[in-house]
Amino acid sequence: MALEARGITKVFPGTRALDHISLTLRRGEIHALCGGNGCGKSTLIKILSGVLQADSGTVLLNDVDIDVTQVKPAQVHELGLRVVHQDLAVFPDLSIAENMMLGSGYPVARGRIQWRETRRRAQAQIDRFEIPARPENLLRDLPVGTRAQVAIARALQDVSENRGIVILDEPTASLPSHEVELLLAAIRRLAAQGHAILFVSHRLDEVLALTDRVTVMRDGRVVARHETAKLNESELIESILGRRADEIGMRHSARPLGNPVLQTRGLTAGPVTDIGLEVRAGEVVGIAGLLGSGRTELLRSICGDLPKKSGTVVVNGKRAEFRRIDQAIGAGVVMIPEDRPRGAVFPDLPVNDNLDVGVLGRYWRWSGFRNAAMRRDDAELRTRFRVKSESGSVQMKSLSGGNQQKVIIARWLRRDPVLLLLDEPTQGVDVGARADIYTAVREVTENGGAAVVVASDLEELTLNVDRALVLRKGRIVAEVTGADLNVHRLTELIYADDAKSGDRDG
Ligand SMILES: Nc1ncnc2c1ncn2[C@@H]1O[C@H](COP(=O)(O)OP(=O)(O)OP(=O)(O)O)[C@@H](O)[C@H]1O
Repeated sequence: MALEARGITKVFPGTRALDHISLTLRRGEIHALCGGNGCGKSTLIKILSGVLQADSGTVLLNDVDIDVTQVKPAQVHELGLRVVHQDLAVFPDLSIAENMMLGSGYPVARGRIQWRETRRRAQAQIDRFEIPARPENLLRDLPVGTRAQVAIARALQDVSENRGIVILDEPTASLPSHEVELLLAAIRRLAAQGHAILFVSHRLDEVLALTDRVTVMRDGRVVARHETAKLNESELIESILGRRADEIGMRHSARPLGNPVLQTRGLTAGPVTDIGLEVRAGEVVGIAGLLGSGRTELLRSICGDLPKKSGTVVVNGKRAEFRRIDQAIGAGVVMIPEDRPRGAVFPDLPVNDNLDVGVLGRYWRWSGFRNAAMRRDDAELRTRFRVKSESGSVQMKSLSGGNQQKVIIARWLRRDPVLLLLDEPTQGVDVGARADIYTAVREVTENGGAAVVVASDLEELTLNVDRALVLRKGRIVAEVTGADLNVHRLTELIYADDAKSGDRDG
């Protein structure tokens, strides 16, 4: 056994986050930890990694007994445990090479940092993990998916064979399928070398494809343990949600489409080149493409967050010359960004205040501010999106990652947008909430709105959009609908001339 945890319990004011959790991890095993948003996965990981102390319980790490009520990160690090958290903990203003060396220590000779050696070592990790970037690239200039790859490479760079206990907390949350495959292959190699891997993911296809065993948590308890080989997807979904899997179906448009809500002609901005796009009322259009293909920039250029070089954007028949994002919001065009911590969350404010951003004006009447009505609406939204929080007045940062994402989505959907631009909307979100989010998107489109969704998870895309466009090097190179709208076909199109050009990211 690499890890044996027994009876781990942790209570926060008002929440029993962990209630007698037991978990074992064998050498050479890839073990999935699954569960809905807020079930306690992150809390357990924090305790195992010594960042947070448990109230009670025991942990053996490589046969060494740890006092979980006093444990510190240095102690578990020493025993070979490594974690990559979903917030990545990379330094955005430093280069890849510097981020790597902050994990392992800089090479120094005669009191000086050896920059050439620093770059060489970073390049070796970049090659090993096939990261589409160079050692000198700053992390903030990279897409979130690439940052995740750097974080993983940094954590694993000094883990020696047969000793590591590696906890990967949603490592693939924003990676496109091609990158995911490479990463999963790397994880399999680590397990084959005798490391023990705890793989935490909401992507159930990866859990099924990669892992040997699955432990499922719900409301702070272990509710099931499975041998992955004997498990299918619906059993896993039911185990996680405690409700039937067939509630989570396909959501395609049932009605004929209406007038165009969004039209672009010759739209050129940043890497995005000559985009002609038409999205009609009632329609959800997906954008598929590799990291760096211009997916995010396309959304940003539509809502005025990225200056246009040329071309036109028309919303509901009117020329839209958005130069700032607030002008777009005023016209009912809402973009929900990929990078939640940077763009959309107020961590120290209450959950309700995070929901209320931008709608306060609605609650003013001649008689005064209708606080009770606003709070009622907040409560209704929290219920509808199944936001797991003790109340609306707790700080946003006390919510689990997935629940924060649900709050952001709810915030923007309550403004009745006409055009929704969603960048990786289900990052860190559990299988049930993913369905809730797309149902809410469908409500917008059924009411005459339209949506454009960027998602790396191609299965999610095919299940939820009516039509998908494939972006390569800033250009739309294909469109798929109907029977062609499947993962296999999209993958083919995304990588179509990749092998020939050898240029993955454009
Ligand atoms: N510092 C804290 N103070 C109060 N409550 C907390 C704190 N941290 C976590 N919680 C609560 O503990 C519960 C478990 O949260 P945790 O972050 O472990 O969930 P999770 O399973 O990792 O969810 P997700 O999949 O959304 O990341 C939640 O109800 C959360 O609101």
